[in-house]
Amino acid sequence: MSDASYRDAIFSTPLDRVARFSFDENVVACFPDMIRRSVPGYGQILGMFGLIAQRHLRHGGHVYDLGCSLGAAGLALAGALPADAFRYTGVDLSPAMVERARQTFAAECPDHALQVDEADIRTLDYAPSGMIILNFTLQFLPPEDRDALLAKLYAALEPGGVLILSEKTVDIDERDNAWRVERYHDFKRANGYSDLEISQKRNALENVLVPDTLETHHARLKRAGFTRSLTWFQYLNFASLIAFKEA
Ligand SMILES: Nc1ncnc2c1ncn2[C@@H]1O[C@H](C[S@+](CC[C@H]([NH3+])C(=O)[O-])CC(=O)[O-])[C@@H](O)[C@H]1O
Ligand SMILES: O=C(O)C(=O)Cc1ccccc1
Repeated sequence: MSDASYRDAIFSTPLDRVARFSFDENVVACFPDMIRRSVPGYGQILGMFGLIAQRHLRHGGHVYDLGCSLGAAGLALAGALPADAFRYTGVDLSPAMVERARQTFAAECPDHALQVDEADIRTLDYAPSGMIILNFTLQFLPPEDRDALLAKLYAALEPGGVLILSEKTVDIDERDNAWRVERYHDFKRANGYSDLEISQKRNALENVLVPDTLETHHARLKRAGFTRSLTWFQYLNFASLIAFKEA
């Protein structure tokens, strides 16, 4: 497969029937462009991972990046921390993503031993870890599978460990929700997406990306065992939370 990166034009032509969104080869080829133009705050969130690891991960501690896609979080950590400061396992279910992530790590940071596994994060056997990242991944799991995964991750985290959960969100209040969604569509338009692309992608994500409210996320983290969680980043209908396992 080519390692070229393209501009996202997946939904740019009219489609009779818009297929469900999937992380296939076509999406992989334009994924860096797609996620940067579609996720408000994506770069700022990644930029904090190294700083959070410096504060919360012991030297040589382990990091899981679940639904790692092309390994952006691994690259961010490798750019911020020396090779012996952390061990990293990225996990993704999409073979096309895993292949590209491995290629990227080999080319961009050969001195860091960054591992990528092709697996379903719902059924993986987790080793003890100090920092677990779910950067825009939980939203793609069926809602009924989310509690069980978080309980597994809480069990895998070492005392003093942290879970980072970034998600697209919805508001309970209809008017607040509509305002955020409309301004999000303005954000996408300002980033070069047409009305057709915005509406066709919205249809493709229906029942594929199922967002929760921030309140649901915090309540779920509590049910999983976390006594403390906070929203550390929010930009329109996108947010990132951190949850702490007591030391
Ligand atoms: N059950 C599953 N098991 C493993 N992987 C899965 C599963 N379901 C979905 N995925 C994977 O989760 C990823 C979600 S993208 C994450 C961005 C990345 N974190 C980033 O920091 O760039 C988010 C987005 O595109 O908005 C895809 O690569 C899926 O294959
Ligand atoms: O583009 C959207 O509408 C989103 O919600 C963000 C997104 C980004 C990349 C893949 C799927 C969804």
